[in-house]
Formats: sequence, structure tokens, C-alpha cells
Amino acid sequence: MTDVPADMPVARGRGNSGGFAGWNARLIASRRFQKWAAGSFLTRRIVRREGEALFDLLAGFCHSQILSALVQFEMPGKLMNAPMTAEELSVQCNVPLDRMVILVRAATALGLLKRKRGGKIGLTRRSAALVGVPGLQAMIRHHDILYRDLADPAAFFRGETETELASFWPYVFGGDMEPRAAAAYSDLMAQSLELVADDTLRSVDLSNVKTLLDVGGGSGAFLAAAGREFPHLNLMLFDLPEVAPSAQPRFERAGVAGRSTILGGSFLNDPIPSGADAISLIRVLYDHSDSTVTALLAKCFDALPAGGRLIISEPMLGGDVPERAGDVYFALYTLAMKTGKTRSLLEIKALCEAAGFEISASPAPFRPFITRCLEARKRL
Ligand SMILES: CC(C)=CCC/C(C)=C/CC/C(C)=C/C=C/C(C)=C/C=C/C=C(C)/C=C/C=C(C)/C=C/C=C(C)/C=C/CC(C)(C)O
Ligand SMILES: C[S@@+](CC[C@H](N)C(=O)[O-])C[C@H]1O[C@@H](n2cnc3c(N)ncnc32)[C@H](O)[C@@H]1O
Repeated sequence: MTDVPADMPVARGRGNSGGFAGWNARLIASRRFQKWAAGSFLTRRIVRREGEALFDLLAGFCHSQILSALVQFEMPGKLMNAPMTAEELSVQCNVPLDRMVILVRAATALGLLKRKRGGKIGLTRRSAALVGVPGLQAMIRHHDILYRDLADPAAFFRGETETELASFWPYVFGGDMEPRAAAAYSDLMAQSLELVADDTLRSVDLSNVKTLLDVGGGSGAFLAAAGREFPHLNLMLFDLPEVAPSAQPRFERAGVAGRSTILGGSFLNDPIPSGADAISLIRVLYDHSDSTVTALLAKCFDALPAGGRLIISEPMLGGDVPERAGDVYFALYTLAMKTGKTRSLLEIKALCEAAGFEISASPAPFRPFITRCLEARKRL
């Protein structure tokens, strides 16, 4: 299975509108043509737009660091109740005033802060939203690791970088983990799951499911959300023995403990428990190699009754049309993790079909940067 389909239409990727190679690429690269096009009434808007787009790409790492600085200084929280002057921010964040002014101006240019009347600085819609997205500030903070991993992109793509991200999520390997560490990782994972659960439950109707088994269900955040939305649903969670018990307090808080079962085990070595008519795999496949995923899907197939449903939800590649969230962020993230890879819908469909499933639905995602869903069925 290849990551880039042989028939991938190169010209359809974003920012690649014409498919340029040969004489037309050489023309656009020629300095004389560039000067002429910048001066011509007909073409100067295109020249400016392409230049701006290139500049945004080369400056993207500065944009991310401005966002990270706001999060590290906890500025969104500080500005939530009332705007502040640059002087007040300088004192509260312990940043010299002249440097705070530069940060505020940069964040304003990026649409993250806004100068109010009277010169005070306030949040924008975007930075106010940031505060309410569960786990997003923690995610942004942990990006310092990925940022270091990507510092030498040539070495990174050649596979020569000893990436730090490879040891950030130790449970991904199913390896040794002390319970406190497991709880901390599960917490970041559970917070970031909230929007994934929202979008999954928006795409997938569980009203006909009696018992849902969430394989790799972490600390139970998806099942708790599904159980709240579908009061008839019995819940089963299967995860590593170090991780699975962390679901109990969540199920109790959510009032679903009475209809839930928590099972510890490894899908590498143990069978998937039977008894459910639907199995969900939420952000599980992209942690693992094709061979592990093949074996896991075969075990899910065995565990389901005829007609049983398989629900897969995770960020995916754009497939024929590479897209920014899947093909840039999640593909690099999983590459740095080294255990698995982000896959396209077609690749996941093929793996499901190879395990014996038939694909029943692939709903259009609400927010592809959060997740994309695929439903399959074990034939009756
Ligand atoms: C009230 C007035 C004046 C106006 C109203 C106008 C109006 C309706 C405005 C709407 C404003 C609004 C409510 C905005 C909401 C915005 C939201 C909810 C934004 C959400 C953004 C979410 C983001 C950016 C999520 C990012 C997720 C990331 C980066 C997840 C990373 C996950 C990873 C790395 C997982 C790793 C798992 C592993 C290890 C690979 O297995
Ligand atoms: C990326 S997390 C996803 C957790 C949860 N589904 C979510 O989306 O937040 C992957 C989950 O798979 C679990 N996992 C990894 N290897 C496993 C294995 N061999 N057997 C069972 N669970 C495993 C991890 O412990 C973790 O909870």
C-alpha cells in the first residue's frame, strides 16, 4: 500500500492550481517574467497573491511560536475578563515592555489579539475560542517536542532524527508504564478527545446499537459521551491494563458506570472481547503499522456478530487531494512518533475490506482537522 496514490492528480493540491512543469514552470521561475508580471495590470494581483502565500509558508513557524508564547504566558486566560494595557501585560507575564509590545503587535497581525479603544488589548473571537477548546492549550504546549523534532527537516524526512515524540506517548507501544504516567497521558488524550467525540457522534448514529465496545478507549471519554447521548447503550471499554482502570471514575461522574464494563488487555496479544454489536476504534489505527492494524481489524471481525458494526474515527490524509490538517500536521506528527502513520480513507477502507468487512458509510467530516469517520459492517 503506498501513501501517495500513483494516480494522484498533482495539480489538484491546494496552492498547486496549474500543475507547472517544463516550459511554464521555467517561465514563472524567470526573473524577467516575474518583473514583467509584477508590473502588468493583468497579472500583478496574481504575483502579489503567490508572493504572500510563499511568505506565509516560510513564516509559518514564527506564527506558531507567537501562538505558543501567548499560551505559555497564559494571555488568553488573563484577557478573558477584561482587556489590559501592554504595560499591565508586561508586568503580569514578566516580559520587558518593549518586547511585550512586539509580541502584542505580532499576535494582532495574526488575528489573535485586538487593540481596543483607549489602547487596551483584548482577545479576538479566535483567541477567545481557544480558551474553550478542551486540551488545546496543553496540545499547543506539547508542540515544543514536535518543533524540536522538525528542526532539521532534511534529517527528519530521511529518517535520521531521533525524535522525542517517539517516546512521548509510551503506551502506544503497549509498553511498561507506571500508573501515574498513564493517567497523565490519558488526561491529555481525553481532553483532546472531546471534539473528536462530538464530531464522531454527529456523523454516526448509535440509536440501533445495544452494546458498544470501544477498543483503545483510553480513560473512557468517548464512551462517556456516547452513553450520555444514548441512554439505552451498554458500554464496554478495552484498553491496556495500565490505562483501562482510569475509565472507572469518569464513568461514575458521567452516571454511566451501571451499564459499563472495563476490560484490561492488549489487542497485540489478547483476543478482542465479544458481546458487543458495535466496535469503535477512535484515534487508534494511526498509532500502528499496517501489520498491527491488519491483525487488529481481523480480531474485531472475529469479536463481532454477523451484521455487527465497526466505527473508525481519526484524522486522515486527504487521499487524492492532499489537505493541510491530515497531510501536513497529522502525517508529520505520526511520522515523528514512528509507530504508525496517518492513512487516507481509501487506505483504511482497503484494510477493513481485507479483514472481511463491507464499508457501509463514510460521512462527510464536519471538521477534517478534528476527525473523519468510516463505518463498516460484518456481512450478515
Ligand atoms: C458572540 C458574538 C459576538 C459572535 C458570534 C459569532 C459566532 C457564532 C462565533 C463562533 C465562535 C466560536 C464558538 C468558535 C469556535 C471555535 C472552535 C470550537 C475551534 C476549535 C478548534 C480546534 C482545534 C484547533 C483543534 C486542534 C486539535 C489538535 C491540534 C489535535 C491534536 C491531536 C493529536 C496530536 C493527537 C495525537 C494522538 C496520537 C498520539 C497520534 O495517537
Ligand atoms: C491515541 S489513544 C486514543 C484513546 C481514545 N480512543 C481517544 O481517542 O482519546 C490510543 C489508545 O490505544 C490504547 N492502546 C495502545 N496499544 C494498545 C494495545 N496493544 N491494546 C489495547 N489498547 C491499546 C492506548 O492505551 C490508548 O488509550
